[in-house]
Amino acid sequence: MSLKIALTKGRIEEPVIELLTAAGVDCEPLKNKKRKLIINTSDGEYQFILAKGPDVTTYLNSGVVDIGIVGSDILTEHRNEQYELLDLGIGKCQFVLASTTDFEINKEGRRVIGTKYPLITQKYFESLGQDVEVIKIEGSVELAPLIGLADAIVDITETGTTLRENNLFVYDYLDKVSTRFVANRMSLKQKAREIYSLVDKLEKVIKNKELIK
Ligand SMILES: Nc1ncnc2c1ncn2[C@@H]1O[C@H](COP(=O)(O)OP(=O)(O)OP(=O)(O)O)[C@@H](O)[C@H]1O
Ligand SMILES: O=P(O)(O)OC[C@H]1O[C@H](OP(=O)(O)OP(=O)(O)O)[C@H](O)[C@@H]1O
Repeated sequence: MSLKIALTKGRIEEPVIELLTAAGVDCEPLKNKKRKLIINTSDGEYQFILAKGPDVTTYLNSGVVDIGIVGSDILTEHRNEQYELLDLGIGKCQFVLASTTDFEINKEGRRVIGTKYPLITQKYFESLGQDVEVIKIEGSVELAPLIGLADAIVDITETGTTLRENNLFVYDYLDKVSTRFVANRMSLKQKAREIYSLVDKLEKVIKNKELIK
């Protein structure tokens, strides 16, 4: 029985493939996939499904895949009832509250916050005891305070380049983010041997990487 793995498309794809290759998974078909979305390894051990992060959680929760490889940002924002087995230590970034120089974090009045992550943003401001209006934005979130749509943004940053180049400043640091290896609850019972065998191999690779650092 092959393991079905939903892998988040985009920036974490390459480092995940590197990690899986180091763990002994035959990733050649994945590297040569072109526009294919379902890729089987030649040994028949794994089937990879390439999807957007939020859809990875949908597939996991519905049980159509055994494993999801997805950012903790997505797991926090979307419903996730499955088992997080590993932190892969890649796709590292952090949530921040950012805005232009004139933003005041504790000002009176209801502020407008732009974000791709409305739930995380709402919870953050609730924890501060502040009532804000949250506007969902799909991308280039940094635009929101610059063009007058929002007073500030909650977004992820890695190098800080996007914030810097758009003259935005960090007003607070929220949760750190990294890529997680998550298993569907049923699969963990039905395919325990296959899943834990892959987890063991990945764990060794991650530990070695940390030792080399
Ligand atoms: N700047 C970043 N640095 C490191 N990891 C990031 C960064 N931005 C996002 N990530 C992580 O990578 C995952 C995938 O992000 P990616 O930008 O590839 O997809 P996306 O958010 O769907 O954007 P797009 O619509 O541009 O494809 C995110 O869920 C997050 O965990
Ligand atoms: O700190 P940095 O290294 O500059 O990275 C931060 C940027 O990366 C992400 O955007 P992404 O590239 O996914 O584009 P998008 O906002 O259009 O989705 C994030 O939303 C920031 O805009």
